Amino acid sequence: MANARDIAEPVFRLVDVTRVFRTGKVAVHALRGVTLSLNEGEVVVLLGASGSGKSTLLNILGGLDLPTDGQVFFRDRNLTRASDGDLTRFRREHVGFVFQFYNLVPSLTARENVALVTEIARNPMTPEEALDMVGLGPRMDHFPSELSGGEQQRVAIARAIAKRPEVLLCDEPTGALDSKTGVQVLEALCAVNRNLGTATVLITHNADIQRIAHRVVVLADGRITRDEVNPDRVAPSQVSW
Ligand SMILES: Nc1ncnc2c1ncn2[C@@H]1O[C@H](COP(=O)(O)OP(=O)(O)OP(=O)(O)O)[C@@H](O)[C@H]1O
Repeated sequence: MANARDIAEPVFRLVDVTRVFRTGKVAVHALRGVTLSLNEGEVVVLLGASGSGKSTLLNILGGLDLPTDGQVFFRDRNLTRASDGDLTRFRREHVGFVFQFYNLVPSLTARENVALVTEIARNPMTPEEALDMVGLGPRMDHFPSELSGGEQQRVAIARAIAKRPEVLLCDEPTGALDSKTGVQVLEALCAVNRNLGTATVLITHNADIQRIAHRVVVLADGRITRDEVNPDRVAPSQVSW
């Protein structure tokens, strides 16, 4: 019997995407013909050696960059043909980003950092709801300097999801964290995926983290070398590095 995820709608479709960076006479082929679909509600872990094209792929999904060739669809919208203004609207309305470094405003509390987004979004949750979802309800009046690295990253996740984006794109969200705090960040990401159904793409260098994914995609030298459903998904608490 097909399970719900087998028949889920694709959120993103990439068709034969290439990205070439040209600096003077040097051309770097960061992506070489990537074809990939990402489905609603999926947690996808993206693995690959340094320089294999992971961030380039994430930037293209998030409308921060465009392919040199190939097509990128978000639902039925062709992002490859979008104007700068369309891409800005696409990012604002549909995409949450989480990076390795949290980029919080140091003079604002956790609640105020999240409110920066909720004040301008169309149908946001409250900062309190977003911070509760990542387990930071009791710390919402603390300043970033009063929070651990993992807690600051969870504020950044609350800020990214408060506008209820359909996709959450995370570039090494646990890269600066030890295993124990990193697991708490992964738990926050999984809670968001469970509660909001947010399709989540997570870049990591820690191979063990792939065990929390619904699907694992591996890049090598700009090409996909593996794209597989994970049959034995585990909770973040089972993972360590
Ligand atoms: N703006 C740019 N200009 C020139 N080359 C670039 C640019 N961005 C990325 N590249 C090159 O494209 C290739 C892929 O880079 P990318 O950052 O996507 O890899 P990655 O898998 O995310 O690496 P890492 O794990 O080290 O972050 C690399 O060779 C990189 O040097």
